[in-house]
Amino acid sequence: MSPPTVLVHRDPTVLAKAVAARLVTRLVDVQSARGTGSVVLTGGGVGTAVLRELAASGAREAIDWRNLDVWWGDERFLPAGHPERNETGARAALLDHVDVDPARVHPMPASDGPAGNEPEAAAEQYAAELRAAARPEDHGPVPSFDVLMLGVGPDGHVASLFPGMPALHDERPVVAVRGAPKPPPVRITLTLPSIQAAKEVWMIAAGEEKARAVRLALSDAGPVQVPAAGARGRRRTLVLLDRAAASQLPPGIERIASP
Ligand SMILES: O=C(O)[C@H](O)[C@@H](O)[C@H](O)[C@H](O)COP(=O)(O)O
Repeated sequence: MSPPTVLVHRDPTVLAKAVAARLVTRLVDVQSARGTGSVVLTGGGVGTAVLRELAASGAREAIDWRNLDVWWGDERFLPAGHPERNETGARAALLDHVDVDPARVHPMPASDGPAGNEPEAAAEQYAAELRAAARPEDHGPVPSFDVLMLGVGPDGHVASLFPGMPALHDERPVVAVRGAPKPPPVRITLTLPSIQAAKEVWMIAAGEEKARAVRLALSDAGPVQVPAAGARGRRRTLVLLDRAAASQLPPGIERIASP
């Protein structure tokens, strides 16, 4: 697992623009090397702002959208099209505006989908979809995603992995979560082993209320107490922050990217 590199941008707007630009560069690099790429999206304020900035950027044309697999790190278990689903937000912010191949967009199942209103069955269905997409060189039950983005909650959660909850002890690639402290209570999430299968993990956070969680994510806290401390990529872990989210870091840990 790759130790984190911390980059600090001036404010949430510059942060979202910079992450969108970074995503273009990264996907162009992997697609030019391999012809295809994969990205895992996150819900939440900053994650969605990044998608909006990407949709607004002329550089988005550089991405070969039809040769991109789009996955989600977690989902709120609600009916299809529900405004609170992470999928709904991502489609409105970006996916409805670019030429993605619908067969390569992989939303997590909805509560009114074919798996029925059973989040455990829905999690298994998503795990099967990931398994089918994994290639021998991935050496595991999920693809080694090129980029996996994560928001960070004030309690240190990432995806729908909340502190102390059983999902953090689960070795299955995707699990159902019941009783999440952030509404809605029923969710589906990748587990830490699936997150750690990604080549690059980018944690993105903005705002003073995230400062403590970010400090703990970079400490030697255990992932059961601070799930963000377990979010690490195989080759690269980036922690992309605005100044407020970086305000409790020990001096010298971060690189100032946009003073
Ligand atoms: O369901 C969700 O909301 C997300 O998947 C969750 O993990 C989110 O990314 C963080 O809670 C940060 O959210 P904000 O950026 O909105 O604070």
